Amino acid sequence: MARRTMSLIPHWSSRVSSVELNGTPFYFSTQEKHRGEEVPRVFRENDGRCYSLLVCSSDTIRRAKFYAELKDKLLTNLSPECHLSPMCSFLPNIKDSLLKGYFLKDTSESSSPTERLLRDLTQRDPVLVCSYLRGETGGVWTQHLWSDGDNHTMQMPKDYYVVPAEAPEHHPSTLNIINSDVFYSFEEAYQVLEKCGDIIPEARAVLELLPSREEARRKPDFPVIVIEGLDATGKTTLTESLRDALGASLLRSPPHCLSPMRARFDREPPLIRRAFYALGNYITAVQIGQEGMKTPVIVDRFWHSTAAYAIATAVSGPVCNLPAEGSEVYCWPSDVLQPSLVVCLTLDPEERRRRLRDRGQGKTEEEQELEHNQLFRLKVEKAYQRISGPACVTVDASPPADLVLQQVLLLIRGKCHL
Ligand SMILES: Nc1ncnc2c1ncn2[C@@H]1O[C@H](COP(=O)(O)OP(=O)(O)O)[C@@H](O)[C@H]1O
Ligand SMILES: Nc1ccn([C@@H]2O[C@H](COP(=O)(O)OP(=O)(O)O)[C@@H](O)[C@H]2O)c(=O)n1
Repeated sequence: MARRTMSLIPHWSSRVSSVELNGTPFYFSTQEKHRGEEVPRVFRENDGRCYSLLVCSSDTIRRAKFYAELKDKLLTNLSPECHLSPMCSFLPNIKDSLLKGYFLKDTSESSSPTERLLRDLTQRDPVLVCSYLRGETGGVWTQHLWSDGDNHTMQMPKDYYVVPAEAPEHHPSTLNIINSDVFYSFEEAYQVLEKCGDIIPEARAVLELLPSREEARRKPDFPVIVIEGLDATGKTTLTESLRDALGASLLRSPPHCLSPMRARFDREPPLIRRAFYALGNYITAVQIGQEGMKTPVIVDRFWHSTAAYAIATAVSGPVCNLPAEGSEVYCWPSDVLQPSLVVCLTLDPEERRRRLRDRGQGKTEEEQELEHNQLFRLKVEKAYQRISGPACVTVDASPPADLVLQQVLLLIRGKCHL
């Protein structure tokens, strides 16, 4: 921990922090001299003590696992007078510089229990703690970075004042998407599961099922048509009808052989969970390569789903926080087979809710969240539309099933000459 802390310090004063209060981010940074700037919003009207906790470790698995546990750990052990807000720290426009954590306001009588807990964390866990102190006059706040030793504050080379900062051009949650949420090569996703082998036995089982890279890239003779869309938009209904109408093979991602491991990975933090789904696409790609030598292939979800859900989860806040159209995060990986056509089914939210209700099946937690969280749904749909190479063709799935089928058959005939 100490080495990681020290390696951050050279850039420490260039970092910007963001604290989310009721879903709105407030930014502050630090500087050596105070030039009469106003007090950053998160410190205003504040009688309590403030702390920040940032999870940082060069071990990405440890970092992801610890961050996933941190909130529960804090809520269980802190007094009810402590208020937690999500926060992050980043170097503006510097990829992979995002550190995630929590901002803590403590209005309890004594600082001792909170500080004891934070001190324990700095000694045992990959976490960087700062406390914030209000100056005598009340108008100026300073930041104190804790070391991982006993009760040592002030490891900073100098005193730093906290001052308000501008909102960055790109939302900070977009900085770490590549290879933390979305994987663009077999190797990157493979390495994540390989590192998890000791703590997640299912990861080893997945690795044993994986093909070689070359196998996953084999281009089939027949067309490959992927059907995408949110849950209950009619993918299963349509893909089964297409299979029958075209005499095609029907495949899905994640493939059936990964079904026994899926629930376990759905409980893991994004890094591990997304690597699992990414690798599922490579297994499906091999199956496509084999089946596509004999018949056309229909695929129920593929890389669009893996990337769109991952991006929508990683990016907090409104749709405008998503990386802009044309961003490299939407680029199809060069080592995943490119389908001949990708169709994305869309449905108005009310009709989709009705279909979900009628179906009455168990849903993944994420799909339940989609139902409740309109913003998340919009972000998934927008991300679907921005993915390029191949892009998806949007089809309105609200007409009766046979009409949707006819429309998609027309698209297939036009694009794939079937
Ligand atoms: N075009 C359609 N019109 C009306 N209901 C539909 C249509 N397509 C599918 N459904 C119904 O909506 C529900 C969800 O469809 P399903 O194919 O399982 O979606 P998905 O595979 O995308 O989750 C099912 O009960 C299905 O019978
Ligand atoms: N190729 C895929 C398929 C699913 N997924 C994930 O799996 C979830 C949806 O899968 P699902 O099996 O519930 O979808 P349906 O088959 O019910 O439409 C999404 O929330 C994605 O996070 C993925 O990442 N990549």
